[in-house]
Amino acid sequence: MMLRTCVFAMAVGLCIDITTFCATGFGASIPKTGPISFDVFGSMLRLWVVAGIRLVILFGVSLLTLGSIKPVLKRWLAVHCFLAPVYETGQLMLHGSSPESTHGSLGGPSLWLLCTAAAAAAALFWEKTFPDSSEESHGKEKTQKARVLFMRVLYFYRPDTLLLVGAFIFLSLAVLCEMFIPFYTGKVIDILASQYKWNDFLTAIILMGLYSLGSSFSAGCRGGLFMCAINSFTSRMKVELFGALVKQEISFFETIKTGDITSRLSTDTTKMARAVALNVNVLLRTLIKIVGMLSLMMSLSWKLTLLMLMETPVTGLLQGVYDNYYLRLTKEVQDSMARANEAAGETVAGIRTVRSFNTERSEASHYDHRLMDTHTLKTRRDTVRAVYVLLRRLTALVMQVAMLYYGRLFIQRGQMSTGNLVSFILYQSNLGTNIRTLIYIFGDMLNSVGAAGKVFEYLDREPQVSTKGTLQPETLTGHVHFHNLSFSYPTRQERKVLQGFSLELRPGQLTALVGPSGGGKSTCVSLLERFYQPQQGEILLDGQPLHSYQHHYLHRKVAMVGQEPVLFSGSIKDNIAYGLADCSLERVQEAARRANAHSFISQLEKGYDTDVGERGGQMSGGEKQRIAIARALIREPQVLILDEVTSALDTESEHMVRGFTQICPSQTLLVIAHRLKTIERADQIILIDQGTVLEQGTHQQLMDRKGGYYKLRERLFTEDDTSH
Ligand SMILES: Nc1ncnc2c1ncn2[C@@H]1O[C@H](COP(=O)(O)OP(=O)(O)OP(=O)(O)O)[C@@H](O)[C@H]1O
Repeated sequence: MMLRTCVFAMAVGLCIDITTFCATGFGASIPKTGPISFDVFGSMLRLWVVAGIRLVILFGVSLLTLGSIKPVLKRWLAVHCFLAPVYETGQLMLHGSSPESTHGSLGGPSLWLLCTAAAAAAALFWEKTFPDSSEESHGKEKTQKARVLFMRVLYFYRPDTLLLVGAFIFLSLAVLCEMFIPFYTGKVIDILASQYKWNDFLTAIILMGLYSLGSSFSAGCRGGLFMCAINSFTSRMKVELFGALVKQEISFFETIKTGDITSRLSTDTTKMARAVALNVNVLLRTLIKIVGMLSLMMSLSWKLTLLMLMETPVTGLLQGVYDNYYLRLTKEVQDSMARANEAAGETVAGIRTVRSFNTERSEASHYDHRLMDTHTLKTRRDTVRAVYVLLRRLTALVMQVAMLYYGRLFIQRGQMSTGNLVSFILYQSNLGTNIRTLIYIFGDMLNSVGAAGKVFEYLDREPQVSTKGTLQPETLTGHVHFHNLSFSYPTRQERKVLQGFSLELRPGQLTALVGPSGGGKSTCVSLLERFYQPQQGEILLDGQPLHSYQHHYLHRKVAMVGQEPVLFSGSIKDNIAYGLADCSLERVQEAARRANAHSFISQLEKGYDTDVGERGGQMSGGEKQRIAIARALIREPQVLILDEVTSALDTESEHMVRGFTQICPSQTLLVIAHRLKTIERADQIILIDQGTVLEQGTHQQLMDRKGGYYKLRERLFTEDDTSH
């Protein structure tokens, strides 16, 4: 019932509209020939007024029937009502009268139908390209965010203000000079076409030369200054970002892929630098050019200028649609290339595993598949580009033909000279390019600002494990107390790794953590190193919470040798003295002696200057661990943690670990060991399983108890025996 009323009311509305349209004589009321007269203007005015009245009627009917008018309907009604007067006015302006051929044999109803169909097509096209609804508000938000980000990038450019100001001055000069070249080209043609005056010709040629020279010189200076600003901004940004990244807590690096971080550092910082310097450069240059050229073109022929401007919405729409598709496809291509590179990188990094499992062929075909994906995406992207170029060229061609047609008409009527037409056409082709650039640059700027958003996201991120403690007592005994800890890893919050965990580590004592794999031993160490923050309970160091200690102080006093010690490329000396400025060779050697590393280092050809290779690749597992122990000992820590350190050491070094109590008599020693033999003499042994302390005592006490420790030991010894 409701729908029927609506359809009926809309039909009535359209009937009223078509009647008004025909009654006012659209397409018949304007004199077809003759100069523009008062009558013509009167008729024009009537057409516009009638269009307004029709719009009000149609709006009224729509409101009454539908209750509210959707934006798409509003656009359609507006175009539907105003298309005819716009068309008539355009014709009038170009021809000075409404030529007979304008509507041909089209009568009132046919013209009305044509306008309706054209308006519907335009509204549909608009709706498809720039949809409204929820996306509209999202788009607004995005633009607003982009603006804020853009201002922040600009703010970071402060140190390069001088360079940028210089660049903008040269930019304006270059554009201004460039703009006058077509103007003087036209002038020269006019001089040549008329009665030739040598002086005029020479002046025009000299001026043209000067403008060309000025434009080239300024463009060169502008480019140089902009590049300087971009490079200095990028380096500054990279340093800041890197500083912010290394401050983040460990779980941050577990959740974010390394590729993401490196791409922020390398690609996004450069992109955001370009967002301001290059894009603003192009934007300003294009804007100045467009305004300048438009005013020069208006002075040459305002009618042709209006005609030419009709191309802009078409180009804009075309560019908008293309940018959307092209950017999306480009991103897909980049992702797919990253996947292919990742596959190649993984294979090369794990070449030993690949060789031993004989998977060279399957890895190659895996890489091939990834490359094929990239290839398909690239082909699609290039096809989109080809279609776009074709359409763009076609639009430009149509405009060029129209321009030449009307140009000839105006020259015949004496409304412009041949030189003017040449200048105009030179400007027109240039203007088209500039308008396209302007539209593209807006999109690109949003994109670059998007990259800035990602960089700022990391830059603003507050590490979840704070490093803002201030405590730095002169003396520290190293008494550690794990107090009722509960912890789960941020990446696996549902699984409790430690639960109600309490433990005391005393200075001058060796404490050993033992237990089945996955029990939570390394987790205790990670918490003591403040890699993570426990969800419940706290760790006290000399009675003070761990987080209240100053970051550098804490990591000097609590040193650790991890399960897989990481060395950095550089000499052995640099690795041992890692993080300590001005550390003498004697100190390094002393630490190496205590770590039982001196003898093997001395046997190396370059001694302490031997390069350890990337990630210590040129050292054996045991050598790496001894260097890592020396690196820890040189800091003279009060709490020393050795995580699984015995696993890669030879028997001699195992003795050294057992002798740690002599090397560090007053320090707190914490050892995680699988070879239970090495910790028999420990002052206390803690058996950990499923995140809780199961047993605690000396070796003898635990053996007498015949509990978990006893069984673990039995099992390990049986395994050892069977393996021999
Ligand atoms: N970074 C991490 N993110 C999520 N879960 C982790 C992480 N590190 C360890 N775990 C999990 O926490 C539990 C305890 O691990 P932990 O490394 O502390 O055990 P462990 O007793 O040291 O074992 P092992 O003797 O094999 O080294 C395991 O189940 C492990 O899978």
